[in-house]
Amino acid sequence: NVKDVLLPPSTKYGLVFDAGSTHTSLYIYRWRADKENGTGIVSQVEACSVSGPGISSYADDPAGAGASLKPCLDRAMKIVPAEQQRENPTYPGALAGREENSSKAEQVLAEVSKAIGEYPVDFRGARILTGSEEGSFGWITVNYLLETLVKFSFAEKWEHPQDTEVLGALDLGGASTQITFQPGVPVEDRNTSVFFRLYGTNYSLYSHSYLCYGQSQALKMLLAVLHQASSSPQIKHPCYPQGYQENISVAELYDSPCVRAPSSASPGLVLTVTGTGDPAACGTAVRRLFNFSCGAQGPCGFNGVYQPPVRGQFFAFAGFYYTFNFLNLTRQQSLSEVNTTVFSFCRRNWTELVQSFPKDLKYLHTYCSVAFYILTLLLDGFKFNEHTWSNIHFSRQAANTDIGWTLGFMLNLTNMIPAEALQQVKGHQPGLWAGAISFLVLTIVAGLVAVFLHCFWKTK
Ligand SMILES: Nc1ncnc2c1ncn2[C@@H]1O[C@H](COP(=O)(O)OP(=O)(O)OP(=O)(O)O)[C@@H](O)[C@H]1O
Repeated sequence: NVKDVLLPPSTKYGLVFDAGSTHTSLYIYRWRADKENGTGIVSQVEACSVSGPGISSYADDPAGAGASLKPCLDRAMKIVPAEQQRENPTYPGALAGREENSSKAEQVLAEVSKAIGEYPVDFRGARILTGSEEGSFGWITVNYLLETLVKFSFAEKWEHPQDTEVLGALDLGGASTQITFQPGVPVEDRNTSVFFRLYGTNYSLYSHSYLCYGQSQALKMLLAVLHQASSSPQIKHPCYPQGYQENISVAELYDSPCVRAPSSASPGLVLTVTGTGDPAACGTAVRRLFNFSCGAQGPCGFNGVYQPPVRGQFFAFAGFYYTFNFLNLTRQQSLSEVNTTVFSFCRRNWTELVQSFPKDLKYLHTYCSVAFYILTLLLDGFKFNEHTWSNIHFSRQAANTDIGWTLGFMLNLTNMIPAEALQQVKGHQPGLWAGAISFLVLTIVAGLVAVFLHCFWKTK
Protein backbone atom coordinates (compact mmCIF):
# COMPACT_ATOMS: atom_id res chain seq x y z
CA ASN A 1 0.00 0.00 0.00
CA VAL A 2 1.56 3.27 -1.14
CA LYS A 3 0.14 5.23 1.81
CA ASP A 4 1.78 2.97 4.37
CA VAL A 5 5.14 3.37 2.66
CA LEU A 6 4.80 7.15 2.80
CA LEU A 7 3.86 7.30 6.45
CA PRO A 8 6.29 6.76 9.30
CA PRO A 9 4.85 4.12 11.58
CA SER A 10 4.81 5.84 14.96
CA THR A 11 3.41 8.84 16.69
CA LYS A 12 6.09 11.40 17.50
CA TYR A 13 6.37 14.24 19.98
CA GLY A 14 8.09 17.60 19.90
CA LEU A 15 8.69 20.04 22.73
CA VAL A 16 9.20 23.77 22.21
CA PHE A 17 9.89 26.35 24.89
CA ASP A 18 8.61 29.84 24.26
CA ALA A 19 10.69 31.99 26.57
CA GLY A 20 8.92 35.30 26.12
CA SER A 21 9.57 38.70 27.66
CA THR A 22 6.66 38.40 30.10
CA HIS A 23 5.89 34.70 30.20
CA THR A 24 7.41 31.27 29.42
CA SER A 25 5.56 28.16 28.24
CA LEU A 26 6.48 24.66 27.14
CA TYR A 27 4.40 23.45 24.20
CA ILE A 28 4.06 19.70 23.77
CA TYR A 29 3.09 18.64 20.24
CA ARG A 30 2.12 15.23 18.90
CA TRP A 31 2.64 14.21 15.30
CA ARG A 32 0.15 11.68 14.06
CA ALA A 33 0.02 10.05 10.64
CA ASP A 34 -3.08 11.01 8.69
CA LYS A 35 -4.09 7.92 6.71
CA GLU A 36 -6.65 9.89 4.74
CA ASN A 37 -4.37 12.22 2.83
CA GLY A 38 -0.98 10.66 3.25
CA THR A 39 0.47 13.45 5.43
CA GLY A 40 0.97 13.95 9.15
CA ILE A 41 -1.06 16.10 11.49
CA VAL A 42 0.59 17.97 14.32
CA SER A 43 -1.64 18.76 17.26
CA GLN A 44 -0.97 20.38 20.60
CA VAL A 45 -1.17 18.00 23.53
CA GLU A 46 -0.54 20.58 26.21
CA ALA A 47 0.84 24.05 26.87
CA CYS A 48 2.57 24.01 30.24
CA SER A 49 2.88 27.45 31.73
CA VAL A 50 6.17 28.04 33.53
CA SER A 51 5.38 29.80 36.79
CA GLY A 52 6.87 33.25 37.15
CA PRO A 53 7.63 35.91 34.58
CA GLY A 54 9.43 35.68 31.24
CA ILE A 55 12.99 34.57 30.75
CA SER A 56 14.35 38.13 30.57
CA SER A 57 13.58 38.57 34.26
CA TYR A 58 16.27 35.94 34.93
CA ALA A 59 18.99 38.05 33.34
CA ASP A 60 20.64 38.46 36.75
CA ASP A 61 19.97 34.86 37.81
CA PRO A 62 20.48 32.58 34.75
CA ALA A 63 20.56 29.42 36.90
CA GLY A 64 17.10 30.31 38.20
CA ALA A 65 15.80 30.22 34.61
CA GLY A 66 16.85 26.57 34.22
CA ALA A 67 15.31 25.59 37.55
CA SER A 68 12.02 27.32 36.72
CA LEU A 69 11.51 25.05 33.69
CA LYS A 70 11.77 21.76 35.56
CA PRO A 71 8.10 21.37 36.59
CA CYS A 72 7.07 21.65 32.92
CA LEU A 73 9.79 19.23 31.79
CA ASP A 74 8.59 16.76 34.46
CA ARG A 75 5.08 17.18 33.08
CA ALA A 76 6.29 16.47 29.52
CA MET A 77 8.04 13.28 30.69
CA LYS A 78 4.70 12.04 32.01
CA ILE A 79 3.03 12.67 28.64
CA VAL A 80 5.68 11.31 26.26
CA PRO A 81 5.91 7.49 26.45
CA ALA A 82 9.20 6.44 28.14
CA GLU A 83 10.46 4.45 25.14
CA GLN A 84 10.07 7.52 22.90
CA GLN A 85 11.68 10.10 25.13
CA ARG A 86 15.20 9.80 23.72
CA GLU A 87 14.13 10.07 20.14
CA ASN A 88 11.89 13.07 20.69
CA PRO A 89 13.27 16.26 19.28
CA THR A 90 13.18 19.13 21.72
CA TYR A 91 13.39 22.55 20.20
CA PRO A 92 13.60 25.19 22.83
CA GLY A 93 13.43 28.66 21.41
CA ALA A 94 13.82 31.93 23.15
CA LEU A 95 13.11 35.51 22.32
CA ALA A 96 15.41 38.29 23.31
CA GLY A 97 13.36 41.44 23.28
CA ARG A 98 16.38 43.69 23.25
CA GLU A 99 19.66 43.67 21.42
CA GLU A 100 21.44 45.19 24.42
CA ASN A 101 20.65 42.15 26.51
CA SER A 102 21.75 39.52 24.03
CA SER A 103 24.79 38.34 26.03
CA LYS A 104 22.59 37.93 29.11
CA ALA A 105 20.00 36.15 26.98
CA GLU A 106 22.75 33.76 25.80
CA GLN A 107 23.64 33.01 29.43
CA VAL A 108 20.02 32.32 30.24
CA LEU A 109 19.78 30.02 27.22
CA ALA A 110 22.92 28.18 28.32
CA GLU A 111 21.27 27.48 31.70
CA VAL A 112 18.04 26.45 30.01
CA SER A 113 20.02 24.05 27.79
CA LYS A 114 21.74 22.58 30.85
CA ALA A 115 18.40 21.99 32.58
CA ILE A 116 16.93 20.28 29.50
CA GLY A 117 20.13 18.24 29.07
CA GLU A 118 19.32 16.46 32.34
CA TYR A 119 16.17 14.98 30.79
CA PRO A 120 16.13 11.99 28.44
CA VAL A 121 15.19 13.97 25.34
CA ASP A 122 16.96 14.51 22.05
CA PHE A 123 17.82 18.14 22.74
CA ARG A 124 18.60 20.17 19.61
CA GLY A 125 19.76 23.42 21.17
CA ALA A 126 18.34 26.76 22.18
CA ARG A 127 18.49 29.92 20.16
CA ILE A 128 17.21 33.46 20.04
CA LEU A 129 14.77 34.15 17.25
CA THR A 130 14.82 37.38 15.32
CA GLY A 131 11.64 39.45 15.26
CA SER A 132 11.14 38.58 11.62
CA GLU A 133 11.42 34.82 12.35
CA GLU A 134 8.91 35.18 15.16
CA GLY A 135 6.46 36.80 12.73
CA SER A 136 7.10 34.27 9.95
CA PHE A 137 6.76 31.20 12.16
CA GLY A 138 3.50 32.65 13.52
CA TRP A 139 2.34 32.96 9.91
CA ILE A 140 3.25 29.30 9.21
CA THR A 141 1.35 28.21 12.35
CA VAL A 142 -1.81 30.06 11.33
CA ASN A 143 -1.78 28.74 7.77
CA TYR A 144 -0.85 25.19 8.80
CA LEU A 145 -3.69 25.04 11.33
CA LEU A 146 -6.23 26.54 8.94
CA GLU A 147 -5.01 24.23 6.16
CA THR A 148 -4.55 27.06 3.67
CA LEU A 149 -1.22 25.76 2.34
CA VAL A 150 -1.51 23.78 -0.90
CA LYS A 151 -0.08 20.34 -0.10
CA PHE A 152 -0.41 18.21 -3.20
CA SER A 153 0.64 18.43 -6.80
CA PHE A 154 -2.56 17.42 -8.51
CA ALA A 155 -2.57 15.94 -11.95
CA GLU A 156 -5.89 17.47 -12.99
CA LYS A 157 -6.07 21.23 -12.88
CA TRP A 158 -9.71 21.30 -11.81
CA GLU A 159 -8.77 19.60 -8.58
CA HIS A 160 -6.14 22.13 -7.56
CA PRO A 161 -7.50 24.25 -4.71
CA GLN A 162 -6.39 27.49 -6.42
CA ASP A 163 -8.75 29.66 -4.46
CA THR A 164 -7.30 28.91 -1.04
CA GLU A 165 -6.01 32.23 0.21
CA VAL A 166 -3.34 32.31 2.88
CA LEU A 167 -4.01 34.38 5.98
CA GLY A 168 -1.91 37.11 7.53
CA ALA A 169 -0.66 36.96 11.13
CA LEU A 170 -0.76 39.71 13.75
CA ASP A 171 1.08 38.96 16.99
CA LEU A 172 1.14 41.28 20.00
CA GLY A 173 3.76 40.11 22.51
CA GLY A 174 4.95 41.82 25.65
CA ALA A 175 8.04 43.47 24.14
CA SER A 176 7.32 43.50 20.40
CA THR A 177 4.57 43.16 17.82
CA GLN A 178 4.74 41.47 14.41
CA ILE A 179 2.75 41.82 11.20
CA THR A 180 3.21 39.18 8.46
CA PHE A 181 1.16 38.75 5.29
CA GLN A 182 1.29 37.98 1.58
CA PRO A 183 0.90 41.38 -0.10
CA GLY A 184 -0.66 41.97 -3.49
CA VAL A 185 2.50 43.73 -4.71
CA PRO A 186 6.18 42.76 -4.63
CA VAL A 187 7.88 43.63 -1.31
CA GLU A 188 10.13 46.59 -2.12
CA ASP A 189 12.28 46.48 0.99
CA ARG A 190 14.60 43.48 1.43
CA ASN A 191 14.63 43.85 5.23
CA THR A 192 10.93 43.12 5.45
CA SER A 193 10.79 40.47 2.75
CA VAL A 194 10.50 36.77 3.66
CA PHE A 195 10.42 33.90 1.25
CA PHE A 196 9.18 30.35 1.89
CA ARG A 197 8.80 27.42 -0.45
CA LEU A 198 6.24 25.11 1.15
CA TYR A 199 4.82 21.98 -0.51
CA GLY A 200 6.10 23.21 -3.86
CA THR A 201 4.44 26.64 -3.69
CA ASN A 202 6.41 29.88 -3.35
CA TYR A 203 5.23 32.34 -0.72
CA SER A 204 6.66 35.85 -0.84
CA LEU A 205 5.73 37.55 2.40
CA TYR A 206 6.03 40.90 4.09
CA SER A 207 7.03 40.64 7.75
CA HIS A 208 8.11 43.25 10.25
CA SER A 209 8.62 43.19 14.00
CA TYR A 210 8.32 46.46 15.91
CA LEU A 211 10.52 46.26 18.98
CA CYS A 212 9.13 48.12 22.03
CA TYR A 213 5.61 48.03 20.55
CA GLY A 214 4.54 44.92 22.47
CA GLN A 215 1.81 45.41 25.06
CA SER A 216 3.93 45.73 28.22
CA GLN A 217 6.53 48.03 26.69
CA ALA A 218 3.85 50.16 25.02
CA LEU A 219 2.15 50.69 28.40
CA LYS A 220 5.52 51.72 29.81
CA MET A 221 6.09 54.18 26.94
CA LEU A 222 2.61 55.59 27.55
CA LEU A 223 3.33 56.19 31.22
CA ALA A 224 6.68 57.78 30.35
CA VAL A 225 4.95 60.14 27.86
CA LEU A 226 2.44 61.15 30.55
CA HIS A 227 5.23 61.57 33.13
CA GLN A 228 7.25 63.79 30.84
CA ALA A 229 4.18 65.92 30.10
CA SER A 230 3.46 66.48 33.80
CA SER A 231 5.59 68.82 35.83
CA SER A 232 5.05 67.00 39.14
CA PRO A 233 5.31 63.46 40.53
CA GLN A 234 1.49 63.32 40.39
CA ILE A 235 0.58 61.78 37.02
CA LYS A 236 -2.98 61.89 35.71
CA HIS A 237 -3.59 58.80 33.54
CA PRO A 238 -6.59 59.15 31.18
CA CYS A 239 -6.59 55.43 30.29
CA TYR A 240 -6.72 54.17 33.88
CA PRO A 241 -10.13 54.02 35.52
CA GLN A 242 -11.26 56.83 37.78
CA GLY A 243 -10.53 55.85 41.39
CA TYR A 244 -7.51 53.71 40.45
CA GLN A 245 -4.14 54.71 41.88
CA GLU A 246 -0.67 53.17 41.83
CA ASN A 247 2.85 54.17 42.79
CA ILE A 248 5.90 53.58 40.65
CA SER A 249 9.47 54.76 41.13
CA VAL A 250 11.29 56.63 38.37
CA ALA A 251 13.87 53.81 38.35
CA GLU A 252 11.15 51.19 37.69
CA LEU A 253 9.50 53.28 34.99
CA TYR A 254 12.73 53.83 33.09
CA ASP A 255 14.24 50.35 33.51
CA SER A 256 13.87 49.50 29.82
CA PRO A 257 15.64 50.69 26.64
CA CYS A 258 12.20 51.43 25.18
CA VAL A 259 11.84 54.47 27.44
CA ARG A 260 14.52 57.10 27.84
CA ALA A 261 14.64 58.80 31.24
CA PRO A 262 14.78 62.60 31.19
CA SER A 263 18.08 63.85 32.61
CA SER A 264 16.22 65.68 35.38
CA ALA A 265 14.53 62.51 36.74
CA SER A 266 15.93 61.21 40.03
CA PRO A 267 15.68 57.40 40.15
CA GLY A 268 14.50 57.21 43.76
CA LEU A 269 11.53 59.51 43.22
CA VAL A 270 8.15 57.81 43.62
CA LEU A 271 5.46 58.82 41.15
CA THR A 272 1.75 58.59 41.97
CA VAL A 273 -0.38 57.60 38.98
CA THR A 274 -4.10 58.42 39.24
CA GLY A 275 -6.70 57.25 36.74
CA THR A 276 -9.07 59.83 35.21
CA GLY A 277 -11.07 57.47 32.93
CA ASP A 278 -11.19 59.84 29.96
CA PRO A 279 -11.36 57.81 26.70
CA ALA A 280 -10.90 60.72 24.27
CA ALA A 281 -7.77 61.90 26.11
CA CYS A 282 -6.58 58.27 26.31
CA GLY A 283 -6.81 57.95 22.51
CA THR A 284 -4.82 61.17 22.08
CA ALA A 285 -2.12 60.06 24.53
CA VAL A 286 -1.77 56.63 22.86
CA ARG A 287 -1.32 58.23 19.43
CA ARG A 288 1.72 60.06 20.77
CA LEU A 289 3.63 56.76 20.94
CA PHE A 290 3.69 56.60 17.13
CA ASN A 291 5.00 58.58 14.22
CA PHE A 292 2.51 58.07 11.42
CA SER A 293 4.14 60.15 8.69
CA CYS A 294 5.52 58.02 5.87
CA GLY A 295 7.84 60.44 4.14
CA ALA A 296 8.54 60.11 0.43
CA GLN A 297 9.47 56.44 0.26
CA GLY A 298 6.03 54.98 -0.38
CA PRO A 299 3.49 53.15 1.76
CA CYS A 300 4.45 52.59 5.38
CA GLY A 301 3.25 51.21 8.66
CA PHE A 302 4.49 53.60 11.33
CA ASN A 303 7.79 55.15 12.41
CA GLY A 304 8.71 55.28 8.71
CA VAL A 305 8.82 51.47 8.30
CA TYR A 306 7.91 50.34 4.79
CA GLN A 307 4.68 48.31 4.58
CA PRO A 308 2.57 47.47 1.54
CA PRO A 309 -1.22 47.80 2.01
CA VAL A 310 -2.72 44.99 4.10
CA ARG A 311 -4.40 42.29 2.04
CA GLY A 312 -6.74 39.37 2.80
CA GLN A 313 -7.86 37.82 6.09
CA PHE A 314 -5.76 38.07 9.26
CA PHE A 315 -5.54 36.21 12.54
CA ALA A 316 -4.74 38.48 15.50
CA PHE A 317 -3.50 36.54 18.52
CA ALA A 318 -1.65 36.73 21.89
CA GLY A 319 -2.05 40.29 23.28
CA PHE A 320 -4.49 41.21 20.50
CA TYR A 321 -6.76 38.45 21.76
CA TYR A 322 -6.57 38.73 25.58
CA THR A 323 -7.94 42.26 25.94
CA PHE A 324 -10.50 41.94 23.14
CA ASN A 325 -11.67 38.65 24.61
CA PHE A 326 -12.13 40.27 28.01
CA LEU A 327 -14.23 43.02 26.36
CA ASN A 328 -16.24 40.41 24.39
CA LEU A 329 -15.03 41.87 21.12
CA THR A 330 -13.82 38.71 19.37
CA ARG A 331 -17.03 37.98 17.45
CA GLN A 332 -16.29 40.07 14.34
CA GLN A 333 -18.16 43.11 15.63
CA SER A 334 -18.15 46.20 13.42
CA LEU A 335 -15.60 48.90 14.11
CA SER A 336 -18.27 51.30 15.38
CA GLU A 337 -19.52 48.67 17.86
CA VAL A 338 -15.95 48.07 19.02
CA ASN A 339 -15.41 51.80 19.54
CA THR A 340 -18.65 52.17 21.52
CA THR A 341 -17.74 49.23 23.78
CA VAL A 342 -14.22 50.52 24.41
CA PHE A 343 -15.38 54.08 25.16
CA SER A 344 -18.04 52.92 27.61
CA PHE A 345 -15.62 50.49 29.34
CA CYS A 346 -13.06 53.29 29.75
CA ARG A 347 -15.65 55.43 31.56
CA ARG A 348 -16.37 52.82 34.26
CA ASN A 349 -14.88 53.62 37.65
CA TRP A 350 -12.45 51.38 39.52
CA THR A 351 -14.73 50.43 42.47
CA GLU A 352 -17.43 49.25 40.10
CA LEU A 353 -14.91 47.36 37.92
CA VAL A 354 -13.41 45.53 40.90
CA GLN A 355 -16.89 44.48 42.05
CA SER A 356 -17.86 43.27 38.57
CA PHE A 357 -14.60 41.46 37.76
CA PRO A 358 -13.02 40.27 41.03
CA LYS A 359 -11.19 37.43 39.21
CA ASP A 360 -9.52 39.67 36.61
CA LEU A 361 -7.61 42.02 38.89
CA LYS A 362 -4.19 41.30 37.36
CA TYR A 363 -4.92 43.13 34.09
CA LEU A 364 -8.17 44.98 34.91
CA HIS A 365 -6.62 48.45 35.13
CA THR A 366 -4.85 47.98 31.76
CA TYR A 367 -7.77 46.92 29.54
CA CYS A 368 -8.78 50.47 28.53
CA SER A 369 -5.19 51.46 27.64
CA VAL A 370 -4.57 48.23 25.75
CA ALA A 371 -7.87 48.44 23.85
CA PHE A 372 -6.96 51.94 22.65
CA TYR A 373 -3.44 50.78 21.91
CA ILE A 374 -4.72 47.86 19.78
CA LEU A 375 -7.15 50.10 17.87
CA THR A 376 -4.45 52.69 17.17
CA LEU A 377 -1.88 50.05 16.18
CA LEU A 378 -4.23 48.25 13.79
CA LEU A 379 -5.93 51.29 12.24
CA ASP A 380 -3.35 54.07 12.20
CA GLY A 381 -0.26 51.84 12.45
CA PHE A 382 -0.92 48.87 10.18
CA LYS A 383 -3.50 50.85 8.14
CA PHE A 384 -6.58 48.66 8.44
CA ASN A 385 -9.75 50.70 7.87
CA GLU A 386 -13.49 50.33 8.52
CA HIS A 387 -13.78 48.01 5.47
CA THR A 388 -10.77 45.79 6.13
CA TRP A 389 -11.47 45.72 9.89
CA SER A 390 -13.87 42.80 9.41
CA ASN A 391 -10.97 40.77 7.92
CA ILE A 392 -9.29 40.61 11.35
CA HIS A 393 -10.12 37.50 13.38
CA PHE A 394 -9.17 37.82 17.04
CA SER A 395 -8.29 34.28 18.17
CA ARG A 396 -6.15 32.46 20.67
CA GLN A 397 -6.42 29.02 19.12
CA ALA A 398 -7.17 27.20 15.90
CA ALA A 399 -7.78 23.44 15.71
CA ASN A 400 -7.37 23.23 19.54
CA THR A 401 -3.83 24.54 19.23
CA ASP A 402 -2.47 27.84 20.56
CA ILE A 403 -1.48 30.28 17.84
CA GLY A 404 2.06 31.60 18.12
CA TRP A 405 5.50 31.04 16.60
CA THR A 406 6.27 27.72 18.34
CA LEU A 407 4.38 25.31 16.08
CA GLY A 408 5.65 26.98 12.89
CA PHE A 409 9.19 26.84 14.29
CA MET A 410 8.95 23.10 14.94
CA LEU A 411 7.31 22.35 11.57
CA ASN A 412 10.04 24.29 9.78
CA LEU A 413 12.98 22.83 11.65
CA THR A 414 11.81 19.25 11.34
CA ASN A 415 10.97 19.63 7.65
CA MET A 416 7.46 18.54 8.48
CA ILE A 417 6.41 20.99 5.81
CA PRO A 418 8.58 19.90 2.88
CA ALA A 419 9.67 22.42 0.26
CA GLU A 420 8.27 20.31 -2.52
CA ALA A 421 4.69 19.22 -3.04
CA LEU A 422 3.67 15.83 -1.73
CA GLN A 423 3.23 13.34 -4.51
CA GLN A 424 -0.30 12.43 -5.10
CA VAL A 425 -1.10 9.23 -3.27
CA LYS A 426 -2.12 6.36 -5.55
CA GLY A 427 -5.85 5.83 -5.67
CA HIS A 428 -6.40 9.39 -4.45
CA GLN A 429 -9.27 11.58 -5.56
CA PRO A 430 -9.14 11.43 -9.38
CA GLY A 431 -9.17 7.63 -9.39
CA LEU A 432 -11.84 7.49 -6.74
CA TRP A 433 -14.00 10.04 -8.53
CA ALA A 434 -13.61 8.27 -11.83
CA GLY A 435 -14.54 5.00 -10.14
CA ALA A 436 -17.54 6.51 -8.40
CA ILE A 437 -18.83 8.14 -11.59
CA SER A 438 -18.36 4.96 -13.65
CA PHE A 439 -20.18 2.99 -10.95
CA LEU A 440 -23.09 5.46 -10.99
CA VAL A 441 -23.35 5.46 -14.78
CA LEU A 442 -23.22 1.66 -14.91
CA THR A 443 -25.86 1.37 -12.19
CA ILE A 444 -28.20 3.75 -14.01
CA VAL A 445 -27.68 1.97 -17.34
CA ALA A 446 -28.22 -1.42 -15.69
CA GLY A 447 -31.39 -0.07 -14.03
CA LEU A 448 -32.73 1.24 -17.33
CA VAL A 449 -31.96 -2.05 -19.07
CA ALA A 450 -33.74 -3.95 -16.27
CA VAL A 451 -36.82 -1.70 -16.53
CA PHE A 452 -36.79 -2.02 -20.31
CA LEU A 453 -36.52 -5.84 -20.17
CA HIS A 454 -39.21 -6.02 -17.48
CA CYS A 455 -41.63 -3.96 -19.64
CA PHE A 456 -40.61 -5.90 -22.75
CA TRP A 457 -41.39 -9.31 -21.17
CA LYS A 458 -44.66 -8.00 -19.68
CA THR A 459 -45.93 -6.73 -23.04
CA LYS A 460 -44.95 -10.03 -24.74
N1 LIG B 1 -5.15 37.53 30.39
C1 LIG B 1 -4.47 38.58 29.93
N2 LIG B 1 -5.07 39.78 29.79
C2 LIG B 1 -4.41 40.86 29.30
N3 LIG B 1 -3.12 40.83 28.93
C3 LIG B 1 -2.47 39.65 29.03
C4 LIG B 1 -3.09 38.48 29.54
N4 LIG B 1 -2.18 37.46 29.55
C5 LIG B 1 -1.04 37.99 29.06
N5 LIG B 1 -1.19 39.31 28.78
C6 LIG B 1 -0.21 40.25 28.21
O1 LIG B 1 -0.23 40.06 26.81
C7 LIG B 1 1.06 40.38 26.26
C8 LIG B 1 1.48 39.26 25.35
O2 LIG B 1 1.67 38.06 26.08
P1 LIG B 1 2.66 36.94 25.56
O3 LIG B 1 2.67 35.84 26.55
O4 LIG B 1 2.38 36.66 24.12
O5 LIG B 1 4.04 37.76 25.64
P2 LIG B 1 5.54 37.26 25.58
O6 LIG B 1 5.64 36.01 24.75
O7 LIG B 1 6.06 37.18 26.97
O8 LIG B 1 6.17 38.52 24.82
P3 LIG B 1 7.25 38.59 23.63
O9 LIG B 1 6.71 37.73 22.53
O10 LIG B 1 7.29 40.04 23.24
O11 LIG B 1 8.52 38.11 24.22
C9 LIG B 1 2.00 40.58 27.45
O12 LIG B 1 2.20 41.98 27.63
C10 LIG B 1 1.24 40.02 28.65
O13 LIG B 1 1.53 40.75 29.82
